[in-house]
Amino acid sequence: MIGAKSFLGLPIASPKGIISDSNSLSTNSRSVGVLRACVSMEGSQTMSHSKNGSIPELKSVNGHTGQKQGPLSTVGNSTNIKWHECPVEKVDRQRLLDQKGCVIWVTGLSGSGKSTLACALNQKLYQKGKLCYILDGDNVRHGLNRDLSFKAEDRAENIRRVGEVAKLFADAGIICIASLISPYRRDRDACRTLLPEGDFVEVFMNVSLEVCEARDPKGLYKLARAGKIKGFTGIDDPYEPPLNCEISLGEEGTGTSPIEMAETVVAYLEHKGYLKA
Ligand SMILES: Nc1ncnc2c1ncn2[C@@H]1O[C@H](COP(=O)(O)OS(=O)(=O)O)[C@@H](OP(=O)(O)O)[C@H]1O
Ligand SMILES: Nc1ncnc2c1ncn2[C@@H]1O[C@H](COP(=O)(O)OP(=O)(O)O)[C@@H](O)[C@H]1O
Repeated sequence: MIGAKSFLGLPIASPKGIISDSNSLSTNSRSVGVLRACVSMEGSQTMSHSKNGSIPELKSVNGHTGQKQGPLSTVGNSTNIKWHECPVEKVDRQRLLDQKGCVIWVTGLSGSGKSTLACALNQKLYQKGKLCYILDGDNVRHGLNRDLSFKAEDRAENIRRVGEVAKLFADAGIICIASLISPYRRDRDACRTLLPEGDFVEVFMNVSLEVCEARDPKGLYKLARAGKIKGFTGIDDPYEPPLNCEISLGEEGTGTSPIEMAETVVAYLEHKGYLKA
């Protein structure tokens, strides 16, 4: 059980102030009661930040009548749907986190160092008190995308889904690091268009096939060369390098250690203002 007072050393805010009961985060009936109380406030009021950004004020929720008005839409196969707005917006979440949500899209061959960079970057940003989440191709294929193979249309669907999830993370105010081979320019560009200008930062792991193949940490290149894996990126499947990415790592004259690479990305984010609200 995690007590409210001990949870990351922070008190937990309730609609009426601070919950100081040490049982309030447990799933016992009392805490469920607290949660129900929050939900049953009829949603007539919500928080808005005061001018100095520190003390939440209450503002009315417009049109909270249970009826969704306005035109209905059709999106793909979803007919008669209507976007529901919430008064707590991205800008409010960003202020809470003191950062700006964005997507760092890391692309490159297998073995080029995508996952290593993603972790090093996550660590660097964590040390600065910034919240990140990594969507790694290998990992996402263990769950959400387990139904997808490596043929071109499945890779495209893999990238599309991860792009949509990354967009949600960015909307949550989080710095989302997506590390996938993402071999097709068109698929990466489609993810870029999901986000506001500047919020999609494409990072190319510019590491040659020779270097990646020499590293071969999982033995996959060896299997591909032996014909035991078909359609392996760089061997008998294409990789299209970016034409206009924000950051290219691994080239001569730039830092080549994972930490130096992560520092390059952090410097970019700092320069572009993503590390403050
Ligand atoms: N045919 C083929 N081609 C490329 N990679 C393969 C293949 N089969 C399995 N793997 C393993 O899958 C990891 C890449 O998954 P991704 O989701 O990033 O690929 S993609 O973006 O859909 O192309 C990749 O991980 P990384 O080495 O981290 O890139 C491999 O471990
Ligand atoms: N900047 C780097 N310099 C040298 N070796 C690296 C670097 N980044 C990663 N590696 C090594 O290369 C291998 C592949 O790295 P990984 O991050 O798994 O690549 P990917 O996710 O692109 O497949 C690992 O053995 C890792 O330790």
